[in-house]
Amino acid sequence: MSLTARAERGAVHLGALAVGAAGPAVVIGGAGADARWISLRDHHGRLPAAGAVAEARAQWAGPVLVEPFSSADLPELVAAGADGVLVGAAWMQDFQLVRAVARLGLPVVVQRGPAATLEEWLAVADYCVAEGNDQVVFCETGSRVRADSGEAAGVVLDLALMRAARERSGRPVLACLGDDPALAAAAVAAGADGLLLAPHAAPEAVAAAQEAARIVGAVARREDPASVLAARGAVDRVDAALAVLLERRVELAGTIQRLKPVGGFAGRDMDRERRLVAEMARRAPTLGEAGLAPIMNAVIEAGLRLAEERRASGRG
Ligand SMILES: O=C(O)C(=O)C[C@]1(C(=O)O)C=C[C@@H](O)C=C1
Repeated sequence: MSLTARAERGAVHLGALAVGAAGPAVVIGGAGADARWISLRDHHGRLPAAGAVAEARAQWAGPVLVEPFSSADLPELVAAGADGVLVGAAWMQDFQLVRAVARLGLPVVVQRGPAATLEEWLAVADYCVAEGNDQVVFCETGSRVRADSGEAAGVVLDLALMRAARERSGRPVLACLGDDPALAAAAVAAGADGLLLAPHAAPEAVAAAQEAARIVGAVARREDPASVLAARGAVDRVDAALAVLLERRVELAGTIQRLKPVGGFAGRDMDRERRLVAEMARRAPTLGEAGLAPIMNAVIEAGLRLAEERRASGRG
């Protein structure tokens, strides 16, 4: 199976933010994210929906998602200018709520209940479609697991299930990471179209999730941009991944120079360089050996120059 999953239904738009299809992986969470969200459930219904959205709007012009506490919150959401509604994991099988949410006409993000099967999860989208709303995103929130003793041992994100939801439905999928971005790279590699962090995730957590999405997404997601701006964004993500790899490569090449009997330009091995270019051409057939040779020559020479400078200054 290809690393780049196929999206059939296209992106779902949260305001101006496209989630899924051939776009980049997005991050939804706290300050610094591509979109923000408010959980009225966290406030047990004591936070009025309109006021909460207005407060978010006052600080942030981008997309705002809202998780209602109950259907009583729904009428206010459209008027208050929410860009999407999140059906929380605990509410996933409240079909009256799901249908009422779908009728708002806003995009619906459906979290998987901790015990819900793939079929049950996918069925929620059918309820939305039956109400005339096809703008559905699935969000994997994890399954509750128990230790051998039977005690609750925590929640485990099921990335295989998330991937299956994407492939079966053709709809965008998110991975819910809470406060901890540690699984951001794994989720994007598994096909997540976006990462949902806690509404008040620390800016460092948001930045770490965005960096992981950018670097892993550059390799795992094939983007299909339709404008110069979007294509430049995609190029920037690929360049970010290239920069990480170039930095790592230059360090490794420097290690080789220190370990070789004769390092630096004096110990250059043109046969090894030709072989590595030929090997790279298998993965970069469009460039081919002829296109890669000058690029790799520049990369290798930059590494050798750096190694010689470091040696001369006693730093390597
Ligand atoms: O493999 C080596 O012998 C190296 O010194 C590393 C390296 C490289 O950067 O890949 C650099 C110079 C050689 O001509 C060949 C390859």
